[in-house]
Amino acid sequence: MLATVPNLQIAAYPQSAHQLSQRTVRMNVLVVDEDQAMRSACCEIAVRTGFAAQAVATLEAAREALRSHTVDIMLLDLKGAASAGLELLDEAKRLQPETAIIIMTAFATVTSAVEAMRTGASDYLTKPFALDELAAVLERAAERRTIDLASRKLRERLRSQQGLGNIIGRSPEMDRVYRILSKVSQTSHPVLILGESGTGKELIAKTIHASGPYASRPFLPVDCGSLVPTLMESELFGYVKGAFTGANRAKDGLLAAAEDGTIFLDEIGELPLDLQAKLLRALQEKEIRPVGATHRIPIRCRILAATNRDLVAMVEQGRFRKDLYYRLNVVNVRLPALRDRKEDIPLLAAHFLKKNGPEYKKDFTLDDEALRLVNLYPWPGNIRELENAITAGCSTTSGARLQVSDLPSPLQNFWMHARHHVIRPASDGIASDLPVTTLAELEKKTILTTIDQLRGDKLMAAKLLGIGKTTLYRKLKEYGIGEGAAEA
Ligand SMILES: Nc1ncnc2c1ncn2[C@@H]1O[C@H](COP(=O)(O)OP(=O)(O)OP(=O)(O)O)[C@@H](O)[C@H]1O
Repeated sequence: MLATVPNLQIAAYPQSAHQLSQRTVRMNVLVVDEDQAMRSACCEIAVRTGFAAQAVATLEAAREALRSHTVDIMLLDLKGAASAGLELLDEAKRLQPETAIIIMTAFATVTSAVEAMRTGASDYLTKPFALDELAAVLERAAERRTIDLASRKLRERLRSQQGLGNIIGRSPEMDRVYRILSKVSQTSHPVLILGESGTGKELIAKTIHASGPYASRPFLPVDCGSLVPTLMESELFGYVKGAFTGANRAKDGLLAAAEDGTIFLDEIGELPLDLQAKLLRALQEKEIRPVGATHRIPIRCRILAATNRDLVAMVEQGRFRKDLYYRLNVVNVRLPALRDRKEDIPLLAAHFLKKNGPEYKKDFTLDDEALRLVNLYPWPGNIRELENAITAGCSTTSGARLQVSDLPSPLQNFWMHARHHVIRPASDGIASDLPVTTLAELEKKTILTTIDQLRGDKLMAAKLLGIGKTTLYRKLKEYGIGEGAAEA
């Protein structure tokens, strides 16, 4: 029979060495209960489960404790004055918003517990409870808190440095990606990363792996589109000696080699249907059968997959297995196209300019026109295209200030087109740094070119342009061109 609190048979409760070793930093538990026996029982269980514990008898003392040191988990008895207890809960949320609060309550006050959960308690225990129930609730709270702390740290790093590692971007679209990343990094669920080519799917996969608890284990990318199906099968599942001609010795597949690491299945939409079935079985059963083998071997790895294809459409067309889609799509991250987060372009351009600096021993920049061009270009190849364009520019330019003429020809062609075809009135509120030809500029150019072509004959020019002589002179004056200077 399980011992219950306050029946103090706690010596029977086994210490969880595994749980202790998982938590590197000792968390502080604060027990708030009027009942002396209950306080010491809870403290002892907490200590045996690997926490540091402190107990107080009054709400005031609890307040003091919350003000003076970090409380990771608070076990709060709601028995006496439930409303005062709820006030403390409120205050704890203000003083230490991250504290996990577990409510202890007798049956009679279950409604208060429900109320407490509504105001932010994370769990509750109904008295009398079993000792291992208390330990399990504490463990759960500790796990949640560890995840919350890690997610917050990651989010802060992402925010403060314009990215994590090499992920650059501070647009709202990337903020959304970061929020998902900070959550999924701490779990081992499969994640499906969606986005156009060059949007950074592999970079995101590496980041999920590197921010997770198994960062020191291998990250193994597999390009599902680049190998013929038979090679892909032996790459993923391995083979035994003699499985096929040339198999002179057995080889482990990547799924077995990952050992707690991450397999990144890039271009998963390209995986043939028979391999999809085999992969699904491997994920469901957590074991694989190498090619030519009769035995199965267990696998322990996290699966991340990416595609630029529309998997839902592929499922509808029968080209992608629905069950595998659901297995991989436990969480998905959709990466925005670069044209949909234009505010990140200057940051990314600066990042790539800096990245190229050491090789050429130069402090690269873009001149104004080149900067306008990179801001306006639609980047169909996304970040990879931007990176390549800047890298190419750095290798071409003679100085350190890249000009439009240093950039690849699609960009130059786009620029020529933009300059000559985009025309806007000057006063439409569009930022003046857009490479548009304003109507005023176009008009000036037309007037001056016409006068020039007529060798300075303004009367003829006015006739040809369909404007009066006075208007022509007024315009010339506006351009700062006086009598006789129209030839300029
Ligand atoms: N947010 C970012 N910040 C900085 N560099 C990035 C970012 N996203 C992508 N890159 C860089 O752009 C290049 C392309 O990224 P990546 O290979 O991850 O894209 P992808 O979506 O996997 O492409 P594909 O679908 O073609 O495989 C890489 O060099 C990567 O480092």
